[in-house]
Amino acid sequence: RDPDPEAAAREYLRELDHDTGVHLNRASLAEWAYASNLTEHNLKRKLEVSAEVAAFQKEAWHRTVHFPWQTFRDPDLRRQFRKYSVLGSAALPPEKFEKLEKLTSEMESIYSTAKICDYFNQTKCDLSLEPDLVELLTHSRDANELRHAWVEWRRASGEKCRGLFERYVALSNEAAALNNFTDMSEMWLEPYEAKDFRDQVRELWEQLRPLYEQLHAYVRRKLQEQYGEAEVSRDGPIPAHLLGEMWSSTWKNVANFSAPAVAQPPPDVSPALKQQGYTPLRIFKLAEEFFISLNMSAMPDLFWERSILEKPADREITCHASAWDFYDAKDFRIKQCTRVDMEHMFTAHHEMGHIQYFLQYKHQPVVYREGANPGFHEAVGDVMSLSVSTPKHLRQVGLLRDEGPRDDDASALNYLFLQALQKVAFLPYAYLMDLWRWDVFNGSVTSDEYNCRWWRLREQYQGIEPPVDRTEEDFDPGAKYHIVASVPYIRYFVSYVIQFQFHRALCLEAGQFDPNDPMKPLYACDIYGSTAAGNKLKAMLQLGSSRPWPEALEAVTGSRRMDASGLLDYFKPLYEWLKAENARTGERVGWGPSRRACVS
Ligand SMILES: C=C(C[SeH])C(=O)N1CCC[C@H]1C(=O)O
Ligand SMILES: [Zn+2]
Repeated sequence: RDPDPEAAAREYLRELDHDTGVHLNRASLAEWAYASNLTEHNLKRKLEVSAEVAAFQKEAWHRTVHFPWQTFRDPDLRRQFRKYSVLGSAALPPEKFEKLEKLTSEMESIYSTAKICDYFNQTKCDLSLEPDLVELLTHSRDANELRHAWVEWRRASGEKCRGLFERYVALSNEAAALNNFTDMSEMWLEPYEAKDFRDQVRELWEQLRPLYEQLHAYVRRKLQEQYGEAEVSRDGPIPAHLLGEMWSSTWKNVANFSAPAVAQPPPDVSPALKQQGYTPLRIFKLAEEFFISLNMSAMPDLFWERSILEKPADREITCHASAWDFYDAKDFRIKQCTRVDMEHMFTAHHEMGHIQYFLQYKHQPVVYREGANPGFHEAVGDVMSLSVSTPKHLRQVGLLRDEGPRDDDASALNYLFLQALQKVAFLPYAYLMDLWRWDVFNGSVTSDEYNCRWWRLREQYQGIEPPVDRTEEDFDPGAKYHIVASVPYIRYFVSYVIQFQFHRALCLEAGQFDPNDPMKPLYACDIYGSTAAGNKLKAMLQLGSSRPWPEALEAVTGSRRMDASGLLDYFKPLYEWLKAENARTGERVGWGPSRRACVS
């Protein structure tokens, strides 16, 4: 019998995977050192290490592509070779590779260190995004102060990155071409392994749009009541600065004056967290406890030793929350400038969801240590939060007092409304973030129309408008972390759809949801303590990206397709209520053209 012709390839791959792990470990450590201390020295070090790793990857790539891997019989061997056959930006000549790294590092540094002046005290100019502007957008009800923060943040961040971003686009497309992609948008879509992926996403949005439009119409009326007709028109787009968040991507901060049942404001445990002396560490311990209750992994000791859970006072860091795999199957960390509030309690669960995924697939070859697709990685923590955020669970952990007789329907409606302000409001934003970038990469949007194209999409999909006129001097997309840090965003749209498919499947598994039992609605389900649910999710997480994502989806939900029915089932009671309420008040569902201009 001839020796297995693929044995040599298998041995080569084992060695390559080991060496790749060693290099990725070094790159992650250098990236962490810079992201957690934004100095010139640490940037230089990071660039040196990533240049070395790129040189290793390019050299290995030349050997990898010499194998006739497309003809291999072993499908798993083929899959690993196929993944290693995409070199990425390391395909650029070294000086261009370094230039690209410098561009994203510089944009990220501008964003992370940007400061603006206080509206009421123009000599106080040390307001940073985290926590100052986040808290201002959360609490202020002064339309002028909100407009000031909105405009000044964009002047201090996005506007300064426009030139850098243009060069980043050109170099990114050069890298994509060297990988035989038409442009970077195609390379970004590679992990979804579906030629019709953009169509799949568009169809999902079409199914979800009616729910979004009902929510938008209702919230617009509530904002008009709060701020008056001068600020908010009756049937036009919603002004972006009034939605309680810098990017108008999640609207939970308008809940306390717009909830359906005003008698009982929707659950906000921020005061309780502070009163009960929660620290960032204790918030993460609470998150860990939820995973352990599902028979999933506790955080390793190293996690608690090396994570950064609070914003340091003595140095500049990238505060945008992130979870890190150091590819040695031992070192996993979170970096988060944690605020002791409800939003960051859920962000802690979100980030710990990434760590849980790292832990569950750490035995896989390095090449498979990623989500089944990037949307899966963003969904894990949010699935936990769908249970943790229920009033029942918040009462169980002592964060919500049992305020005596509760009108269950009213409190249920308020809870669903609060959830919709986060999950439904977010969908068009997540979609347009990459609709805009795909068009920038494929050249259908040129730099002379970056900003006005952005606002056309914001109006078309989200029904929002800027608080002041815009021009092509501005670069508003650059006011968002993922744009300047080159982090794709369609992963979050995918996550917000599949997390409800996962939630529904796990709630059935946990016996917490029964479609035929009105006493067990999906939105009230809490899978806490269900090892059956935990084991089912774990089995999928352990796959990493070793199997095509429809198979991973099927392992938990029984379906191989993303579909909006999980989310639509969850919000059905609210959707019915919104339709009736908007009909009662005669709202125009949808919006007319913006009165704001964008001058190119
Ligand atoms: C928390 C993270 C780190 Se992966 C994040 O960027 N998220 C989580 C939800 C959407 C998106 C954002 O903040 O824009
Ligand atoms: Zn995430």
